[in-house]
Parts: sequence; structure tokens; C-alpha cells
Amino acid sequence: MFETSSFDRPRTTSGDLVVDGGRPPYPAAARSVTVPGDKSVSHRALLAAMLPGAPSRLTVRNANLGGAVRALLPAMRTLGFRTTVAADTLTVEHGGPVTPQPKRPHPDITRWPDGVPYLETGGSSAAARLLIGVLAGLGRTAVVDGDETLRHRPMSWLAEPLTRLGADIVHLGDAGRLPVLVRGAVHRPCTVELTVGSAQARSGVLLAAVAAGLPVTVRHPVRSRDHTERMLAAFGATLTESPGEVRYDGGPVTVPPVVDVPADPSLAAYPVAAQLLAGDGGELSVRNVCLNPTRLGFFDVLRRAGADIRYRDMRLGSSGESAGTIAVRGGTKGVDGVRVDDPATLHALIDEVPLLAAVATTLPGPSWIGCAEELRFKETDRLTTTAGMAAAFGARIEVADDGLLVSGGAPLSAGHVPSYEDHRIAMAAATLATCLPGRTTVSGGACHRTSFPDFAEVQRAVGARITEVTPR
Ligand SMILES: O=C(O)C1=C[C@@H](OP(=O)(O)O)[C@@H](O)[C@H](O)C1
Ligand SMILES: C=C(OP(=O)(O)O)C(=O)O
Repeated sequence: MFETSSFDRPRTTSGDLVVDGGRPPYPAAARSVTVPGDKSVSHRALLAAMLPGAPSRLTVRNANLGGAVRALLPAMRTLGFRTTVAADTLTVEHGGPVTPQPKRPHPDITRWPDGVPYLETGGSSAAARLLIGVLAGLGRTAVVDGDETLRHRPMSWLAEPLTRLGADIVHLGDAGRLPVLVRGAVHRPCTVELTVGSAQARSGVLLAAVAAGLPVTVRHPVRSRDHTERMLAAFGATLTESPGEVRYDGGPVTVPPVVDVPADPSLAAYPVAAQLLAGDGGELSVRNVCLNPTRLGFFDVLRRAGADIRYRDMRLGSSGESAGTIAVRGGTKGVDGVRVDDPATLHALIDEVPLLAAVATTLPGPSWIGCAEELRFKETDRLTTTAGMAAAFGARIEVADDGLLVSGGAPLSAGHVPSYEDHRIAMAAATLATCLPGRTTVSGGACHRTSFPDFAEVQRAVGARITEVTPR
């Protein structure tokens, strides 16, 4: 799906999204929608099947079935797990046939390690990093690789702390990048200090520790999404948290046979934003959404700025997560601008930055989204690509070293907008286009399938006119 000679401006190979924007001629069909299961919880639930203490058959219900989660399945089959997908249920069983994956050619690698399983996780960094953590905990030797995009993303964030815990991680191509050879289990109980807020890095270390039964203390600069901590605690691990630190005592976990995944708040953000941008005064609710506070930054920032967004009917589920309804009423009237200027809030909306910036372009006043330097290391440099997408609508937006400054109040118009083959940029652009009269074509917008396969259907249910055009 991705061919590139330049990291930030890949050549588009996905189909386009075409949006006929402006106020729909009919009232929105649905006042209540659902979105797919949470991507992060789905990744963790799948990998839990590899932990000591896992059942021989693990069922993950309401899993996210986008490309990023599916990217783990071939790797798991290479490791001898049988994987089955039926509707939104994923099943992982021990003792399946070993199905090797083809090796992706690498310009600097002429010979791959002999007799070592080769595991490729496409473009999903969460899949690669969490898998590396589990392998390093189990002491299972394997090569982990990714597609051309993922090979650009930093793996040293995780490889360095794992090496400190005693794992042997060899970068086979570029230093600090995929592919890596993971061999030798973590075995040194110690304290590791993370220098980035990445939840994937912290989770990779914790999964390694739990897979090895190794006591560790992880110090971290910001408490980003804590799904791993919640899930491991729900499975019986003793984790002690204090500010800037999480300790694991080395004790066992018991993984239940069924894990239920709540809906993804990062995906709920798109219909909520479409409803706010339509501003027709009605109420829209998104049901059964993960209401983990480390994920609710998009809604919280807009609430603080004056939007009418509420959380309701909260209850606890089997993955250690609480879920409930997000209800939004009215538009953005009275909201002047939005502001993100602390790392915890930024991490609580890290994947929603393109969407928050898109909403900010429609507000009258200035907006600032800061503490966002890690966004430069996503599928694309999302500070640059968010600005490129917004500018294509006519927005005035400046890229700073660590954030985005949106001037607000600029006249916006429909037109041709790039997605850079980045699903978050594509969905943010298509959502903004719903409120702009005229036709917008989001080139390569069909890459939304990475995380939200039924994006267009859900947005149509809230009144948007979106179609997908297959590439010629
Ligand atoms: O832990 C996870 O599942 C994820 C964490 C975030 O990445 P970082 O932790 O690297 O910021 C997020 O952007 C990604 O979509 C999924
Ligand atoms: C950045 C993302 O995912 P990952 O880091 O797992 O590729 C994302 O889904 O927006």
C-alpha cells in the first residue's frame, strides 16, 4: 500500500475518499453509533496469548480488525499459533501449523540469520514494539521487521531499556531501527529510565518483565496510555504505581480465556467531531467506548474550551478498562480556540492531534497543540503532515519544533487534500471536509482501514456524504 522515496510525501496507492460537504439536506440518520474496538487494547489482548499463564485458546471479543491489529496475525502464525477471525472476534490457539512469512528485502542485508523465525508487522509500530517486548521476556529468538515506513521509526526507545535488563537486541540494518534480531531473555532485575513518553516503549518493557517473571521498576517522563498496566493488573500482576514510576514484583499472571475490548476513543473522536462541526444542536452518543482517562484528551480539551461533551453509564470490563457512552450536543459555538500545553494531555490525545488541529482551523481564535515532538516519529512526521493537510483547506497553521499553532478564523474551502497515506491525517481531513460546502477529495484516504475499516459508514450514519473511490 505504500511506496516512497521520501518519508513525508509517499506516493499514494490507496483509493481516495470523496466528501460532499456542507450542511446535509437531511437530518443525520443516527443519533447513536458504535465504533470498532480499541486498537491498543486489541494488540495487548492478542499478545497476552503468548504470556506464561495464558490459556491454550484465547478469544478476543470486539477486537479492532484494522490493518494495524491484523498485522500481528502472520507473525503469530509464524510462531505456531493458530489465528481465526470471525466477525469482530479474534481467536488465538497454541499448537497451530508454523507458517513462515516472506522476508522483505532490505538494501543492506544480504543474509538473514539462519533458522530464525522472521516476523513482520507491516506498518504497525505498536505491534512491533509490543511483540519485541514479549519475545525478549520469553527468550524467544526471532527477527522482527516492518514495512518501509516502520523501518524509519525509532526502536531504540525500547531496545535500550531491554538491553539494560539483559536482552540481546541486534539491529540488522540501520542503528536503532528495524529489523532487529531479538535473542536472549531479560534477566537482570533493575530500574530502567525511559526518556520518551511512548506508551509502546513502557509497555514493551513491562510485557518483557511479566513474560520473564522479572521484577523491574520503570521510570517514565509522562503517564501515557496505561492499558498494559490495567490489563496486567486485571490478570493478577502486582504493579505499584507512584508518580513517574511503575514497579512490577515479578509475580505470575493468569490470562482469562476471553477478553472483551471496549470501543476505541480515538475512533469515537471522528463522529464526535463531525457532530460538532455540523453544529445542528442534536445529541449524538457513541456507545461502549473505553473511558480510560489516559485516552480522553481530545474530548477533555474540547470540553474545557466550552464544547458540550459528556461521559455516561461508566462500568468496568474484563480487560481492566472502564467503558461507557460519550455524548455530544450542539456545535462549537462559544469555543474560541483549544490549548494543549502539558505532556499528559498531549499523550491522552496523541493520535487525535490531526483531528484536533482540523477542528481548531474552524474556530475563530488561535489554538496551540504543544509538547508534541514525538509526533514526528509516527507513520509520517505528523506535525508536518497535519499542517500540510490543513493548509490545503486554506488554514493558517505553523509548525513549531514541538507543536502546531493554528491561527483560527481563516476562510476554509473544499478541494484536493493529501492524506500522505497516513490514516489519522486522512480521517481528520475527511471529517473537516464534511462541514465545507463543495467536494473534497482526500487522496489516498482509503488508508483509514489501518485503524477504522468502517470509517465512511460511521460518518455517513451521522450525516456525512462520503464515498470511497478505488484507484485506477
Ligand atoms: O501503545 C499503543 O498501543 C499506542 C501508543 C501510541 O504510540 P506511542 O506510545 O509510541 O506514543 C499511539 O500513538 C499508538 O497509536 C498506539
Ligand atoms: C501512531 C499510530 O500507531 P503505531 O504507532 O502503532 O503505528 C496510530 O495508530 O496513529
